[in-house]
Amino acid sequence: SQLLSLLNSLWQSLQDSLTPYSYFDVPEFLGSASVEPNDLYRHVHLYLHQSVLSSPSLPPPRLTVSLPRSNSNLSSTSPSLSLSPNHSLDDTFNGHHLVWTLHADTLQDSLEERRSFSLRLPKRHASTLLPAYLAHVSNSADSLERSSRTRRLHTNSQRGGGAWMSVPFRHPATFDTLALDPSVKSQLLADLSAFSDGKEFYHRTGRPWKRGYLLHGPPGTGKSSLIAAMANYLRYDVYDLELTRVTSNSDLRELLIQTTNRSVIVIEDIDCSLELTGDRRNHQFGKVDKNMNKRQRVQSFDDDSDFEDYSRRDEGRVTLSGLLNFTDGLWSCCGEERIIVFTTNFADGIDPALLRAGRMDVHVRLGHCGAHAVRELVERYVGVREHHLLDNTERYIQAGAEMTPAEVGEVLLRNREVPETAVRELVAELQRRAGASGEEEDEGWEDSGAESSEGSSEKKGKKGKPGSGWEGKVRFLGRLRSLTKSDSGRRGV
Ligand SMILES: Nc1ncnc2c1ncn2[C@@H]1O[C@H](COP(=O)(O)OP(=O)(O)OP(=O)(O)O)[C@@H](O)[C@H]1O
Ligand SMILES: [Mg+2]
Repeated sequence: SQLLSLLNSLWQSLQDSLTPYSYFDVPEFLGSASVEPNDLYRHVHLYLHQSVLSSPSLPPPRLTVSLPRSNSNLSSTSPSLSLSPNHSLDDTFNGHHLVWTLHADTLQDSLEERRSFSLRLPKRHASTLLPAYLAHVSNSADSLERSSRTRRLHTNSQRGGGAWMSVPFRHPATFDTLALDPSVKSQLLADLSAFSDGKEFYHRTGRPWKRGYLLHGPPGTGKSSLIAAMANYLRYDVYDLELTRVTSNSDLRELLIQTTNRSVIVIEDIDCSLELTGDRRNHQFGKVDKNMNKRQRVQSFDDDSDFEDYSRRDEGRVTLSGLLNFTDGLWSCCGEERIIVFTTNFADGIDPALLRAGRMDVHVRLGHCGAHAVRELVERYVGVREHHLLDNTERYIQAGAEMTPAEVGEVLLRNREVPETAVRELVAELQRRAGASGEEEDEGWEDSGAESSEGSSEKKGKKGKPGSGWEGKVRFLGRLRSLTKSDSGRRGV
């Protein structure tokens, strides 16, 4: 047997020196105990799975067909194809012919099976070809993994606890279903793509790989839908953080640390969720700065009881500085590829500290429907592209008719069986609101004056109206609330 093994190894060396190929093994497990999974093996497995499916040439004569467990992390429930043991699959890269073979060896005296892929490359080009080809394999596998993973919607569950609970995220909103101003849509898409492809940029510039969005606008203008569309576009998980359920800054930190990479962290209605007493007070008196040490803080209050009162209030609650520490401070770099989205109905009710550049990088105002959005919604809901009545929408909108996309959608939805009625009813409603707004011109409602994403930009600077029905009331009450909050702090509320 010694002679046989000697001859065998000589034969191997002879073969190795004569063959024009190099071979590279990719075992399934690493280490002497073979327990540590090899990520490259998983990448090759996924890459070959994709290649088998997309290959225009004939597949290898034998393939393995399997159905992932229903509770697995992959969203697909269709059978998957993979290479069978001791069979090969051809690939080409940069004009070179490469061959993958799957080996399965059963260990002696055991039922255990060791699997590995081997890659055959032309020997002369191996040193240059291998790194580029493996990077290509890993990137393809990575994007396949991203696109086939079931995404989840997480929310913080118990009051005071630092735990998330989650359900599969299957929101149907996409950028195709949202009626947005085309330029806003294209800017948003470009921004999101640049962000998700920006790994190298963020590392080079030493910035944490995160981006902050502030979405503001009246109720029903599509803020939540836009978040869902963003998450669907990037294929990120969503963490919907209910701040009112978080009792302290440390709970907040604990929750945020648990969020995974490639996720959108959402804090809706930020102006209603955050109690800013401590910080408001600081702004109001100009005495306490978050960079002051405790001694300076004590000195800045008139007496000790004042300071104790201030500290106690901060202890058991989430504060603005706690939130800023996470969006901006040292903690912001735990994890990568995260988008933080704040929504509010009133951008001017938010503390300027939250809005400064670097915290909220992009501000998007979602306004009432412009003529373009109305047409888009009509076409999507009832399939009417052109109608002579629709030519009047622009005129009514300019005369002050305000309808949110949610309201337009509601009118169209209840008449969707009869498109003609849907269009008539919608245009009549716009006409009614244009007329009503003319009568109410003197009421003194000041719009926030922010630039509009759709249609209402032409009304910038002119007096707005409280709108009609519930929407106007909600806006008006909200406006009152934000005024009371910012002018006199909580004491005034
Ligand atoms: N731009 C839009 N295009 C298409 N549909 C829209 C648009 N905006 C809103 N909608 C529809 O209106 C409904 C309400 O929208 P959404 O919940 O996103 O509004 P919101 O701005 O988050 O409101 P709120 O401030 O009350 O949370 C959804 O059913 C959505 O489908
Ligand atoms: Mg919403």
